[in-house]
Formats: sequence, structure tokens, C-alpha cells
Amino acid sequence: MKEQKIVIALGGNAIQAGDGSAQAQQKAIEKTVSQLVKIIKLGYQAVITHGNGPQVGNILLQQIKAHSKQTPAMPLDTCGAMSQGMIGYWLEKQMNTQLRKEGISKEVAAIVTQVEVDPKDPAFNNPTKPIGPFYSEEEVKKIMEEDDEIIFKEDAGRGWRRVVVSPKPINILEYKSIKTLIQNDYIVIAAGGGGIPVYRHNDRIIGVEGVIDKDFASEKLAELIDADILLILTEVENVYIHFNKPEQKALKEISFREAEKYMKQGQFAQGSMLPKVEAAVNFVKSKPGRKGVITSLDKALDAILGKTGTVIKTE
Ligand SMILES: Nc1ncnc2c1ncn2[C@@H]1O[C@H](COP(=O)(O)OP(=O)(O)O)[C@@H](O)[C@H]1O
Ligand SMILES: NC(=O)OP(=O)(O)O
Repeated sequence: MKEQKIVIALGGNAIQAGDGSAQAQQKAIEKTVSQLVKIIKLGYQAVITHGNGPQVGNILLQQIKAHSKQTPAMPLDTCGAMSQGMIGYWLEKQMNTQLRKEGISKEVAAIVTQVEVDPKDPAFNNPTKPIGPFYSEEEVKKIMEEDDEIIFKEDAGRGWRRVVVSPKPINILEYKSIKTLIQNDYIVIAAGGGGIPVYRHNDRIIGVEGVIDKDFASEKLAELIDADILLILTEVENVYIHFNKPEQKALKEISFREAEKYMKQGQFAQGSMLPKVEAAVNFVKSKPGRKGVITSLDKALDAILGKTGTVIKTE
């Protein structure tokens, strides 16, 4: 039987941990990779994508703080590329170690990925994507007094974070290279941090100072490489309706139409669960037989085996 292709999108808790040091994040990645290897052992061809919100925000801050004539600050698109390189390196290192331990001889490659956006996307007028650390309201006021171009928003009761524009992905420039690597049995790490946003102007490709939502970019990539499954790993085992209310109910196996009905009812929070469900629905709608699965990192294998998680299907 032909190997099934799976795009696995890693959420914040798969990488960001503890004090955010390289050591703490790599420890989290070690655990994450042990879950990924279990799926690869089942015989899936895996493409790994990941978020970068905390990391790209921190890299940007480091640029601003260290800015001088000798050490000029890099813009956000370049910070996005740095975050892809950093997380891609950590994932490659762990993958290589753990695959060898399991006697799997597959090669791993992380691809610096540019994702095309529409320069007329209305998202350019409204920054929504939270990046970097959390601040108190007082800290935010102080920062804004010094630089009124930086925008902050309150993030789901957890504190204030800088927000940047987040246009929708329309194409992935490296998807043919990614396909070629998959055909040659590579495990590919791509579209990290939603990919580096770029747009075309005449014959040029121009970087955009924004951060694409990794769930939408993962969906676009899954479509372009003709994947069978889009697996979105986050903190919760299931998607719920009436989330955090006494009548909360876990969604198990549902059709994309049912998911769309709940989306319309406003059951999923914007900026957290809604993009995941939307990405899964769009993937399932793009071709009959495709499956979108949303679950927690530690339940990834069980969800693939049909034992848990929220599975969105055609019917
Ligand atoms: N209806 C819902 N069902 C499940 N989780 C929800 C729902 N609405 C909001 N959430 C929240 O969304 C979070 C996942 O989003 P987020 O933390 O942004 O994802 P990521 O893992 O990509 O960083 C969950 O941990 C949960 O707290
Ligand atoms: N780029 C992106 O969506 O990152 P997070 O998942 O970390 O927010």
C-alpha cells in the first residue's frame, strides 16, 4: 500500500518551555520528537511544520535592544527566517538522534520556506498576531510612550503581547522542492512559523514584516503536497463546544459541515482554536477522503490510531 502523507503542525507547547532558553526549548523538542517518531514508525511520510510566535518576538526584541551602527537590527521577515533556522536545527538534531536510536534510516531536511501573501490582503490594516513575551498593562504603557508604532493587545486573559500583521498564505514558493524531498523519502521540516511572508512585485520577491498563522500555512502546504492527513497538535486532547463551560462537550468524529456549523455559532476562540478548525475544514473540503485531526501532543499517536482527538472528515 502507498505510504500516507501527513503534515504535522506543532503548537506552542511543543517548543516553548520553561525560561525560553535554548536548553529549555530543546528539552521540550526532545519530548515532541519522541511523539513524532511513533507516527513515523507506523509508516507515514511526515512533513513537520511549527509555530514561532514566542521565538520570533524574542528575536525581534534582541534586534531592537542590540541595535547599533555595528550591529544593525534585522527586520521581522528576516527574524522569521532566523526562527525557522533555529527551530529547524533543533528539530533536525533530535530527529536524527531519535530515528537512529529506533533503527530508522530516513534523512531529515529543514527548508527555509517563503510563503506568498497578497499585498492587498486587508489583514495588513489590522495587526492581530501576538508575538514575543507577555507584559503587564503598566509595562505596555511605558513601551508605547517611547515608541507609539508598536501595537499591543490583550491575549486571552494571559497578559499583553505585541501584535503584528498576519496575512493569509496563498502559495508556498518551495513546495516543489518539498515534494521532491518527500518523493525521495525525506522527513521534511517546512513552513516554520507559518513561513516567511513575501509577495511578488514584477520579477522581484519582497519580504513582508508580518507573521503568518502556522495553522493556515500548514493547511496550504498539506494541499500543495497532496497530503492525506493534516494533524494539528496543541494543548488540548479535543476540540470542544461550550469550551470551559459546565456543558462543555468534546468533539470526536465530525463532518466538515458540522464543524462549519459550530464555527458559525462562535464555538471556537479567535486566534487560538478557530484557525485550527478553519484550517482542518479547508483541508478536508479541498479533496474528498482527506482528514483533519486536532489533538494534544501526547495523544498524537492515539489520535492517528482513531482512539482519541477530534477528527474532521468529508462525511
Ligand atoms: N472550543 C475550544 N476547544 C478547545 N480549545 C479551545 C477552544 N477555544 C479556545 N481553546 C483554546 O485554544 C488553545 C489552543 O490554541 P493556541 O494555544 O493558540 O495553540 P498552539 O498550540 O498552536 O499554540 C487551547 O489550549 C485552548 O485553551
Ligand atoms: N506563526 C505562528 O502561528 O506561531 P504560533 O503558533 O507560535 O503563534
